[in-house]
Amino acid sequence: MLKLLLTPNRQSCWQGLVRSPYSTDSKHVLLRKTIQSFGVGKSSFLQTTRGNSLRPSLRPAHTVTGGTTSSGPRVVRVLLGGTGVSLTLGYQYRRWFVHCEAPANRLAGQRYALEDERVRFDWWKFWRYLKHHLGKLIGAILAALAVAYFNIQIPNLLGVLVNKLARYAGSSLKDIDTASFFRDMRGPAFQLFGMYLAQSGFTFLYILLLSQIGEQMAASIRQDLFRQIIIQDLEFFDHNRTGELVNRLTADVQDFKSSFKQCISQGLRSFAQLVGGGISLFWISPQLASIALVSVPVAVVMFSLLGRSLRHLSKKSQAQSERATSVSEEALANIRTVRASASEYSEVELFRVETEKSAVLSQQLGAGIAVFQALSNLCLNGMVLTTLLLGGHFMSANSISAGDLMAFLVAAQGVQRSLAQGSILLGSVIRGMTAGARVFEYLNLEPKIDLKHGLTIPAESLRGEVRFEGVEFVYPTRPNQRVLRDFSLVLRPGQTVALVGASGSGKSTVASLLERFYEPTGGRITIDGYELAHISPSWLRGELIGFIEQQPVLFGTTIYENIKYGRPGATREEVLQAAKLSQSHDFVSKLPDGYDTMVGERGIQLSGGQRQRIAIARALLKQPTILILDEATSALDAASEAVVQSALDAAVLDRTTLVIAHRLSTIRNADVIVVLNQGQIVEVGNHDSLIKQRGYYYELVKQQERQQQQQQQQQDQSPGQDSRVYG
Ligand SMILES: Nc1ncnc2c1ncn2[C@@H]1O[C@H](COP(=O)(O)OP(=O)(O)OP(=O)(O)O)[C@@H](O)[C@H]1O
Repeated sequence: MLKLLLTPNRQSCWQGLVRSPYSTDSKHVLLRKTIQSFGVGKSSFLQTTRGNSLRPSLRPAHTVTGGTTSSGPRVVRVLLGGTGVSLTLGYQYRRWFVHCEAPANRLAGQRYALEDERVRFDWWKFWRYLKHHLGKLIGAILAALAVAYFNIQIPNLLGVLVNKLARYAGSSLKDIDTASFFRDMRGPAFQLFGMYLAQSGFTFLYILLLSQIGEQMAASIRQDLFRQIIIQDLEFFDHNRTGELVNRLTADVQDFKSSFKQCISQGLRSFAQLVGGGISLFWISPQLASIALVSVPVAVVMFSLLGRSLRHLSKKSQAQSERATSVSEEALANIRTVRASASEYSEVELFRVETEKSAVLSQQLGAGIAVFQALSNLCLNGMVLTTLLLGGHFMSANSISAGDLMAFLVAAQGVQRSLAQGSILLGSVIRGMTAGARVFEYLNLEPKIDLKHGLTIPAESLRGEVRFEGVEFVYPTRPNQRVLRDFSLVLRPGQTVALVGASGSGKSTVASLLERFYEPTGGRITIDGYELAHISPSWLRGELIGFIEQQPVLFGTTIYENIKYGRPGATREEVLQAAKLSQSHDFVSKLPDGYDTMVGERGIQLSGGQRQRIAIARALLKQPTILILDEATSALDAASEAVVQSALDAAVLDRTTLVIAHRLSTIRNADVIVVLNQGQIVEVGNHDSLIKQRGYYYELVKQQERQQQQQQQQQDQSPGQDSRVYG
C-alpha cells in the first residue's frame, strides 16, 4: 500500500520505491544454502560446537535514498475509528517524511504490512507449552491466591486492632494498665504478624514458581521456533528478513514470557484481591459498597474500549521495531559492503528513520496507556474521597464504627490498587499477546518440503546419474518470470557437465533445483532413476551431493570444526584427509594454531582462496557421489585460482559434477558444456565442437577474452591498484 500523505519528501520516497527493489541475490541466501546443503540436522550440531550464533545477512541492493529531515509542525491527533467504537488516544509527533508509509528503501518488499491483522494468538498452542508445568502453575496460582487472601484479611484484622486501640483513646497514659493493654493487643497483633509472615512466604513461592515456568517455557518456545524457522523452505527466507526472524526469536519470546509471568503474578493476585476485596467491602458496609459499585461498569467499558485500540497500536509498534532491528542487523552483518560503498551515514539515517517511527508508535502506545491510567486513578481516587465523606457521615450517625470505616478504607485502597495494577498490566498483556501471536504463527508454519522424510538410494544402485526431464521453473516470489523452460539434460555417472550462459540465464537455479532448494514447477528430475521429489532432502544434501559455492561461507569457529561441518560424524583422520585432498593441509599446518585456528565471523580471517579450499574440504568430507561447483574460482586472483583449481581437479575425479561456469577458461576440459540462454538450452557439446559451431558459446568465449584483455591492459596501466570488489 503506497500512501504518500504529505508533499516535501514525496519524490524521494517514490524514487526509492521505484529504484530499490529488494535484493534477493544476497549473502544470507548463500548462508542458508550452506546450512541446507549440509542437511538441517547438522545445523544444530553447529550450535553446540561454535561459540558464535548464526548471523545470516542481506546485502543491500542499492544505497538508501529518501529520509531527509525536513521538519514539520507537531500534530496532535485524537482518532475515532476502528469498528465504530474503538478509540485511539494518543498524539503524533512526526516529521513530514515519516508520513511516507511505503518503504522507500531497501526495506521494500517486507512480508507484513505494519497493520497486519491476520496474526492471532493461538491459545491451543499456548496450552501445549503450559501443560508441562501444570503442577508448578497450580502451585503458583494457589500461592498467589493465598497472598490475595491475606491481603484481603489484613484490613479486617487492622480494623479489629484499631477498634481495640480506640477503646484506649482519650485515656491518659497513667490510667492505662500496660499488662492488660498488651494482653488485649496480643491476639490481633500476633495474628497480624502471622499473616504478614505467611503473605511474604507465599509471595516468595509464587514468584519462584512463576519464574521457573516462564523461563522453561521461553526456552522451549525459543528452541522450537528456531527449529521451525530453520527447516522452512528457502522460499520462506526469500520472503522474510533475517532481522525480523531474529526479533521473533529474541524480543517477542521475551515479551511473551514477561507478560505471562506478570499476568499470573500481578494479574491473578489483583483479580483475586479485587473480588475478595469487593466481597469484604460489602461485608463491612453494604451501604458504602453499593455506592462504590456504581463506578465499576464505567471502568469495565473503559477497559475494553481502550484495550482494543491499544492492542492494534501495539501490533504496529512491534512490527515497526522489527523493521528497525533488520536495518541494523543487515548493515552490521554486511559491514564491508557498507564500508566499501561509503554508506555508513545513509545506514545511520535509515536506522534513525526506522527507530524514530518505532519511537513514535511506542509513544502513542505509552500515551494511550498513560491516559487510561490517569483516568482510572482519577475515578478510583474519587471513589476513596466519596467513601471518606459518606463514611464520615454514616459514622456520625453511628451506623458504622471507626474501625469499620478504617477497614473499609484499607480494603477500598486494596481494590483501588488492584484496579490500578490491572491498568498497568493491560499494556503488558497487550504486548505479550501480540508477541505470542507472532511467535506461535511461525511455530505453526510447516515447510512444503519435509527435510527428514523420503527415500535414500541403496548403495548398490547408486551411480550418480542425473536427469532433468522437461523441467520448468518460476521462483515463488516472482511467479511471472519463467526462469527455466523445458530444461532437459542428462549427467552420466562420473561426467563433468558445465553450465554456461549470460548472467541471469538460470545456471544457479539448475543447481538449486538439483539440491532441492526449490521444487520444479513442471517436468521432473531423477537421480539413478529415483525421482528427486521422493528422495529425503537431508540425505540428498547431507550425503549424496557436495556443494561448493562461489563465495563459501565459513562459520566463526575453528578450521577443524568448519571442515567437520561437512560430516559431523567424521574422524580426525578423515578430516585431515579431506584437507589434504583440497590442498588445505599445508597452509593450515603453517598457522600457529593449525586446525584450531579460529577463522572469524564468516571466515573473514582467511584469504578467499583459503576459504575456498576449506569449503572444498568440507564438501569432500562427505565423499559425495555428485558434486556441484558454483564456479568456485571466479572470486580468486590468478595465484589462488591455480591452487584451488588443482584442488578441484582432484575433487571431481570419479564424481558426477555439475559446474556452474562464469569463467569459460576453467571448463575447457568438461565432458559436456551446456549453453543456457534465458532459461533454455541453446547449445550442447564439448569445448572444441562448440567453438567449431561458432554459435552462442563461441561468442561468449570471444567476449570474455576481450574483457580479459581489457582488464589486463587496465592493470598494466595502473599497477598496484587494488581491484578487489567487496560484496
Ligand atoms: N531467490 C530468487 N527469487 C526470485 N528470483 C530469483 C531468485 N534467484 C534468482 N532469481 C532470478 O532468476 C533468474 C536466474 O537466476 P540465476 O541465479 O539462476 O542466474 P545465473 O545464470 O546463475 O546468473 P549468474 O551468472 O549471474 O550467477 C534471474 O533473473 C534472477 O533474478
